[in-house]
Order: sequence, then structure tokens, then C-alpha cells
Amino acid sequence: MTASMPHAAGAAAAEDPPILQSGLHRSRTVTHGHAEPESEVATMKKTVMGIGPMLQSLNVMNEELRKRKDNLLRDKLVLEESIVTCNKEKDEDTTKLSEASESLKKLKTEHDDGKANAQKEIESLKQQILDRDKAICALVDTTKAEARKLCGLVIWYRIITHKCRKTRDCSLSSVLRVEQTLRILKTRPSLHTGFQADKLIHTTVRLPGIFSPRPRDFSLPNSSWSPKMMELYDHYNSQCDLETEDIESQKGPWIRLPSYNRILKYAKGGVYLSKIMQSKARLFTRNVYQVGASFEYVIFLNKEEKKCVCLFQAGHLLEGPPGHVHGGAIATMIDTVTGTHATFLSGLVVTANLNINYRNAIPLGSTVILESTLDHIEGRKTHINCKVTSADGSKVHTEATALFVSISVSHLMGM
Ligand SMILES: CCCCCCCCCCCCCC(=O)SCCNC(=O)CCNC(=O)[C@H](O)C(C)(C)COP(=O)(O)OP(=O)(O)OC[C@H]1O[C@@H](n2cnc3c(N)ncnc32)[C@H](O)[C@@H]1OP(=O)(O)O
Repeated sequence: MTASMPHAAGAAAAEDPPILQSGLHRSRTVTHGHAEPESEVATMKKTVMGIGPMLQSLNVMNEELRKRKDNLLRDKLVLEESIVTCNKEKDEDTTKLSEASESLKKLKTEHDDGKANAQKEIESLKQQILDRDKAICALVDTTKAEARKLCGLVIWYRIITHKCRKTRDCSLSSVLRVEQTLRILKTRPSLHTGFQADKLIHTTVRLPGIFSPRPRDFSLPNSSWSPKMMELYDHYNSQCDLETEDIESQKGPWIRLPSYNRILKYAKGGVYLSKIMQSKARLFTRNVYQVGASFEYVIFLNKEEKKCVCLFQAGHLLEGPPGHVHGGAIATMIDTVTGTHATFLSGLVVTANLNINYRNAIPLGSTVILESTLDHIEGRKTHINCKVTSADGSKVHTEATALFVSISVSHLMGM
């Protein structure tokens, strides 16, 4: 029976749900088969009765599906909305990004311009410093002996004045003010009328702070000084004019020379000056901060008698022979005192020759006196004698002669 069904009916049956299919199948069987019609009807009825709940569940399913579809549609709408928002934000971000990169580009250009300008200014400042350095060298290199002396004193005596400690210029500005200094130097009568030591000293105290602005003065007494050292210090210091810090107007026969651990302050940029102004450079005799450990000394200068006296207390770091001072340390002190003395007398000098006779060893920790006297000056040569004695003068420890030769600043730079 089933095999004889027409194709159209078979196709329709294939599209119907399985439950309906069985009912239809039977009704078709009844129609074509003409067999047991009543039971067929009853079956049909049963089938139709069964369809109701099925339809109900299908409707429930349908409703659920519809709800899900609605939910999905709502979700889709929400998603679409957020996509729109995202796109808007993306557009805004893109605009902001392009604005930011634009201003970054602008900033970079400004920065580059600023950098180039600063570079130019630095170059021009360097050139100014260089020009001034050259001007100093040119002045020093003049044939005038007074000019040489003057410039030597300008360099060296700056540190022996009290006034230099009051100057607080930074290195760069001080170098830039060299021009002003040069003007002062050129108008000094001493350049043309002969060497006038007092005036030169006075000139040097006007110099801007090439030197350290407020350095520690190592020549002042400290807790390590022995009673003998203090006694001698008081003796000479009481003969110094304490009223004024200006060397030119000091009336006492003695001047206590301040002493710092840094002679020249570092100046940036200048080829010539920076060659001799090294930031880490420290005076050999003043580079130990621990009081009493190495060289404790103070130099007094007597302008009228053209002599120097140095009170020296040798610390435990200066040992040579057990319990006694190293010969090199003694030589160092002799060179220092005679060198300072020669500088006062002749301006910028270097030691050319030093002859030393060690007569009696110096006990470590003891106080001795170094007396530096002028032998004679002969052209560029300054001959100095030096004697090292015990504090009471009863024992001669060392005797020396020293030769100092005057040099120009450019010689110093070329050394
Ligand atoms: C107040 C301020 C305080 C400062 C505080 C600092 C405290 C520190 C102080 C510390 C101070 C420490 C100080 C230091 O530690 S200074 C450091 C140690 N010294 C040196 O490094 C000096 C190196 N030498 C030179 O630069 C040159 O050789 C000099 C400049 C010396 C001479 O070369 P230059 O080419 O310029 O000149 P020249 O050769 O035509 O000679 C000129 C004249 O000199 C005579 N001659 C030369 N050499 C000798 C010799 N060995 N014995 C005897 N005679 C000598 C020569 O015959 C001639 O005489 P004459 O033919 O004209 O008659």
C-alpha cells in the first residue's frame, strides 16, 4: 500500500512532522483501502486528539523560540548601539591621537630649535671664554716685566688675601669677568711705572672669584695643635694687624697667609684656563682633612724684611725613619715656604733647583720653625735660603737653598 502512494503525497508526507505522518498515513490507507472504516475513524479521532497536546507543546516551543529571537534581536540592537558608540569613541580617539601627534611634532620642533639655539649660545660663550683666555695670555706674554709680574701675582696672591674668601662668584661668571679685570690691570700705573708690590696685592684682591668661594682656611689653629705650636702662632699672630683684612692697609710687620686646599677653581669651557683649572685638583700639603694627621702649618710673611716664617707640626702620616719625619715631607715644606716667599717677591715662579742638607732628624709630632730669607734676585731668578730649626731655635734640623725662576701663565699652561 505504502509503495503505491503517488509521489506528491509522499513528498507532502516527508515535510510533515512524524506524529502527523503516522495519522495521515493511516487516513490515506483508509481512503484507498476501503477497510474497516469505523475503527479507522476512531483511530483518526484518537490521532486528532493526540495532536492537541502536541500542538500545545509545539506552541510553547514556538513561544520560547520567539522569546529567544526577541532577546537575540534586543541583544543585537544593544550590540549595534555599542558598536556605534565604540566607533564614535574610536573616531574621537583617532582625532585626539592625530592632535597629540601634531602637538608632539610641534613640541619636538620647538625643542630642536631651543636646543640648536642653546648650542649656539654655548658655542658663543665658549668662544668668549676662549677669547678672554687668549687675552690673558697675550697680556702675560707682553715684553713688560711688570706685566708678567702683575699677572703672576694676580694668579698667586689672590689666594693669600682675606678678601678672596668673601668673593662668591661662580667659575663661569668669574671667567666672563676677566675682561673687566683686564681693564683694571691695563690701567694700573704699576704696568708702566715699575713694580709696586703693595699695589699689585691690592689689585689682586679685586679679582673675581676664580678661586673657591668659601674654602676652609687650613692656616688657622685647630685642636691638634700642640701648646708650643699655639704659643708660636700667638707670638706671630699678635704682630699681625687684626683690624683689617686688606693687606695693603695692614700696618703690622707680619701677615698671616691664609691657606686653602684648592688653588684654582675649575672654569668650564676655556681651552687655556681649563687646562690648569682642574676640578679635582687639591694642594698636596692640604689634602688630608683629619686634623693633625699630616702637614699642620701656618706661614707668616714679613713685608718689610722680605722674609717668611713657617710654623710646622708634622703629623703621624709623615713618618720616614721610625718616629721621625720623612725627608720628602721636609723637602715639601721647604719648597712650600720658599715657593710662597718667592711668589710674594717675584710673582709667578716655579722651583728650578732645591738643595737640602738634613742635619738632624725631626721627631714626629714636634713643632719646628722654617725660616725663609731672600738671598738675591737676578733677572728671572730668585734665590732663597731656608733653615729649619726646633721651636726654641736651639737645634738646626735642615738647611736648604732654593732657586725659583719666573714664568708666564702661558709657560705654566704649556708645562
Ligand atoms: C703667595 C702665593 C702662594 C701660593 C701658594 C702655593 C703654595 C705652594 C707653593 C709650592 C711651590 C712649589 C713650587 C713647585 O713645586 S714648582 C714644581 C717643580 N718645578 C718644576 O716643575 C719646574 C720645571 N722646570 C721648568 O719649568 C723650567 O726648567 C724652568 C722654568 C725652571 C726654566 O726654564 P726656562 O726655559 O723658562 O728658563 P731657562 O732654562 O732659560 O733658565 C732661566 C735661568 O734659570 C737658570 N736655571 C734653570 N734651571 C736651573 C736649574 N735647575 N739650576 C740652576 N739654574 C737653572 C738658567 O741657567 C737660566 O739662568 P741664566 O742663564 O738666565 O742666568
